[in-house]
Amino acid sequence: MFANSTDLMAGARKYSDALHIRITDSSLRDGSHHKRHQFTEQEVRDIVGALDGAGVPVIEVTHGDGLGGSSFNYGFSKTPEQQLIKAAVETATTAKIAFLMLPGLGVKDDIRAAQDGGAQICRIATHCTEADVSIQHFGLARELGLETVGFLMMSHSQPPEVLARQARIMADAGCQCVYVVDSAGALVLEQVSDRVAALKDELGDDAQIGFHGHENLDIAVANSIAAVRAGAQQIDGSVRRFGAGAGNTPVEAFVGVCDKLGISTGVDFMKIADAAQDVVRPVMPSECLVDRPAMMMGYAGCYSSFLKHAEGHAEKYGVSAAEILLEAGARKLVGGQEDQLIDIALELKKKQDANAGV
Ligand SMILES: CC[C@H](O)CC(=O)C(=O)O
Ligand SMILES: [Mn+2]
Repeated sequence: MFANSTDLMAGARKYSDALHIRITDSSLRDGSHHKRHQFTEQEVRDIVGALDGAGVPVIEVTHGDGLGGSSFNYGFSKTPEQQLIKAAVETATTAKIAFLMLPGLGVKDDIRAAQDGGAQICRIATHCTEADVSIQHFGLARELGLETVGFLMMSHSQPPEVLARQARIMADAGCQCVYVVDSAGALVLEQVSDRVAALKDELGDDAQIGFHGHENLDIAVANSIAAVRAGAQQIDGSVRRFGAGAGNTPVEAFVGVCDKLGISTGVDFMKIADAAQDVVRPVMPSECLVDRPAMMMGYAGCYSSFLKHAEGHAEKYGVSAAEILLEAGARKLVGGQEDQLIDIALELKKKQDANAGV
């Protein structure tokens, strides 16, 4: 059994009068989906410099699908992710650099390489019913002296008590903070706080709780506040929402809301607002929008990174991307099953042709 999360609370004590939470910016990892994994080293340096200057304490840098994600299936990175991690580490003055890995896509040597490159926080993501595949990776990360975070992806698809049992598996394996991950942007207010509260009841002081939101139903900031009020100590966001699909909780707006509610983040609102406008936006290929397909994805509870695939198949087969996503949500598809979107598109086309008498 590993030490509890007391060491992670050290940073919180200096803000003892106020509720303090730690923000992790994911724009250089979740935003990689939106950028089709085409970050350059200079873009990483620019964004890390701006976020670090604004006081963002943790910055995640990896291929959108985590270490080892650069592939034919998930999209090749323009720049090797280990090179981007090193560039981020060299640029940051106070921020810690985190990386994500999905067991099976990445392997243990990828974790070792990221640690050699100077990353300090290892985030392991599994589908929210498969926490046991993360056990050996948390063990290795702790042996290497890395701080650990666990991601229970697609948390909307399971009730609080199931998530809590999965969180226990991660915590016992050495995970110091388990995240409720709203991959599809499908959770709404109490659905977030109920899940966070269940994890808190289960884990007590054994691990912190985090929340990772997506903006599909336009309430990621409110959901993140609900998470904090239910006891989450770590919150993810992406400056300018730069993330998969509709994007993530916008860090700059979240910091502003926290300031108004007396929740301390250590991030300077004016500086992060400038970073969002002047540094991050120019790197984004387009704004992350709550458009019809993105909203459908949240409504249907469908995986965030499916959006670009669904749009591509919709265009190719002349069917509706929104309908592809609704069907994918109904089938409860998970990350890794992107190929099934093609089947759905073909079935929709068949129906469409039959209706038109083709
Ligand atoms: C494929 C990994 C995924 O993008 C992790 C994540 O950010 C999420 O599930 O929301
Ligand atoms: Mn995400």
